[in-house]
Amino acid sequence: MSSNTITFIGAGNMATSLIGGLVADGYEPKSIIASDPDEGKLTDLSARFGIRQAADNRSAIEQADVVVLAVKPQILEQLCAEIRETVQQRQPLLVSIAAGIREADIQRWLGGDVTLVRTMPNTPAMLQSGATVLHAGDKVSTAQRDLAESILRAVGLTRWVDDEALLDTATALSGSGPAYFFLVMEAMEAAAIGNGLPADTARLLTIQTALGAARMAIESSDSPATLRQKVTSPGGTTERAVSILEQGNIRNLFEQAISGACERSRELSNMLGKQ
Ligand SMILES: NC(=O)C1=CN([C@@H]2O[C@H](COP(=O)(O)OP(=O)(O)OC[C@H]3O[C@@H](n4cnc5c(N)ncnc54)[C@H](O)[C@@H]3O)[C@@H](O)[C@H]2O)C=CC1
Ligand SMILES: O=C(O)[C@@H]1CCC=N1
Repeated sequence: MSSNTITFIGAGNMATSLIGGLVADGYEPKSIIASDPDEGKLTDLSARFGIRQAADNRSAIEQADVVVLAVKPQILEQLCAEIRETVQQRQPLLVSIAAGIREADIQRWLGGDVTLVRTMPNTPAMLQSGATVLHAGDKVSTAQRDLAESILRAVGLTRWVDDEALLDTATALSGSGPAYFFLVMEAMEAAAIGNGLPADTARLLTIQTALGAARMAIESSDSPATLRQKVTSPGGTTERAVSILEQGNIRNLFEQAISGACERSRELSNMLGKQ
């Protein structure tokens, strides 16, 4: 993988996380190129990670073996019109990270017959703790699948899905998921401050507890439900707290939230991908 030049079109939050994770994993910074109309972001990325900046999207693609499409879904069609000719000439492996934009639409916008892997990463990729779901159509060779996977595996866990529609669910679960945990942290921290803890202590205890719980969940053979039961002494404090959360219907709220995010991903597909 190390000899491949990877170009990022769009140097925003998610591209920064992926680049940071790749460089931390030992990927040669000079084999990574970023292109973005915001020159400040490019300068910042070069200074932080030693990667190369491109003058424009086309020249960035002309040097690339792999092109990561890392712009907002709303501007992907316009971007594809701009890069279509260069992509058709160069024929790099394309990796889209855009939420909700179907392969068929990207193919149409780029003039067809391009090699594309759709993925849904998440921002913990920055710390090589990402979770990425990938989908490839029939025309993508095993070697190209392996290449796409090797890039995302450098920044965390990878899983393939055969059904492209399941990317909507992955987007709602792991793509957006870090935000749900941050929201829970915000709420726990505020409640602890409300109950008298100094703000810095409340924040540290919240974050360390989240980290410890996540590590236990990943390293233990017990399920999250069993791990929760092991914290919950009969008649104790956890039982009271968990019962209040259950009465507030926390499970139903998560069901609604994740279904809502899935629905939004499908809406983006239908709204932005319409012919
Ligand atoms: N932020 C996240 O947690 C995740 C985001 N994604 C997907 O990643 C993509 C990017 O999202 P973010 O990084 O959050 O957005 P962002 O807004 O931080 O980054 C997008 C970047 O694209 C640049 N850009 C705009 N027009 C451009 C053009 N014509 N050519 C090149 N670059 C251009 C912008 O200047 C900006 O730096 C989206 O499609 C999103 O669905 C996927 C997984 C997680
Ligand atoms: O909120 C979004 O639309 C993007 C996709 C997953 C995470 N951020």
